[in-house]
Amino acid sequence: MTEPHPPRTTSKESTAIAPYRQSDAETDPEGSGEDRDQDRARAARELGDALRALTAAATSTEVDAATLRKIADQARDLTGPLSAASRTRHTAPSIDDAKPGRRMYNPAVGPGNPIAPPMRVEVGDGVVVGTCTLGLAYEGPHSYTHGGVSAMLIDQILGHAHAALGRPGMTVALSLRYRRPVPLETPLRLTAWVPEESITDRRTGPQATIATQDEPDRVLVEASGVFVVPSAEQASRIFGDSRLPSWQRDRY
Ligand SMILES: CCCCCCCCCCCCCCCC(=O)SCCNC(=O)CCNC(=O)[C@H](O)C(C)(C)COP(=O)(O)OP(=O)(O)OC[C@H]1O[C@@H](n2cnc3c(N)ncnc32)[C@H](O)[C@@H]1OP(=O)(O)O
Repeated sequence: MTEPHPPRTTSKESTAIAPYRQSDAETDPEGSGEDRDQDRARAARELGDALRALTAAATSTEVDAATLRKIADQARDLTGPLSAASRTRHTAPSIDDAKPGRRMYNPAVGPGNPIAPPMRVEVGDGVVVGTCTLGLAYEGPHSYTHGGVSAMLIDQILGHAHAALGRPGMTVALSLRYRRPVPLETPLRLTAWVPEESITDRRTGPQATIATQDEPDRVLVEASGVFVVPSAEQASRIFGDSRLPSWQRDRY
């Protein structure tokens, strides 16, 4: 059976992806220059890292019940101070930043979100590459990645490939083929690209694969998606006119 492969270099099929580096924002939340709250962004990343370590410990521990209950009490005590100032679902995080495209709490790439691995994304010349290593918190079949987690990472990397053409869009269709199990605790490489023939005014059909970094040509998961840039009317209906900051409304 033929393995699906992304273009290795800029090719006729993929030149529409501009070689800009949207990913720096996702992976370097401190940003630079005009960042309005660099220290808070750094602190949010530190908290994300600490909670990821806690989650990793909590999903691999074999300590006794008394210890589990003691830790649960301590963890509950942490929630109060964090909730002293909160946003709602209609308000963007104050440390998100449009200019570098930073989404601090995105569940796939946001360094401040403890459920994000987080995947690092590099936008190259015609190909978008994501890297991450998944721990036991992401386990589906014993010692392998949950299929829904693979789908989330795929959706994200496909979205970056679509967005690299200029305008972020929304997934309207996603299709995955799980060829081989995706191992935990193994550096992974996700690759996405947009075939030129799949591009219309509002829509693209990006494709992606998951492989290990050691064997990038051995495809574990292959996927294709359809991404649509919502019309102004659709964006207004979905996101509203006033509750999100203008930079976020303007992204669609
Ligand atoms: C410079 C920038 C830097 C940015 C730097 C940051 C990067 C940032 C990366 C973010 C990466 C996030 C990646 C996660 C992305 C999500 O997770 S998005 C969340 C999941 N998706 C959703 O919730 C979408 C829900 N769907 C909807 O709300 C509606 O379907 C939409 C999107 C408003 C579209 O409305 P609709 O009425 O369904 O579609 P409609 O307008 O009739 O058709 C639109 C086009 O899509 C086509 N279409 C619709 N459905 C399908 C389908 N199932 N199959 C094929 N085609 C279809 C139609 O044929 C039509 O095509 P055209 O005829 O225009 O060529």
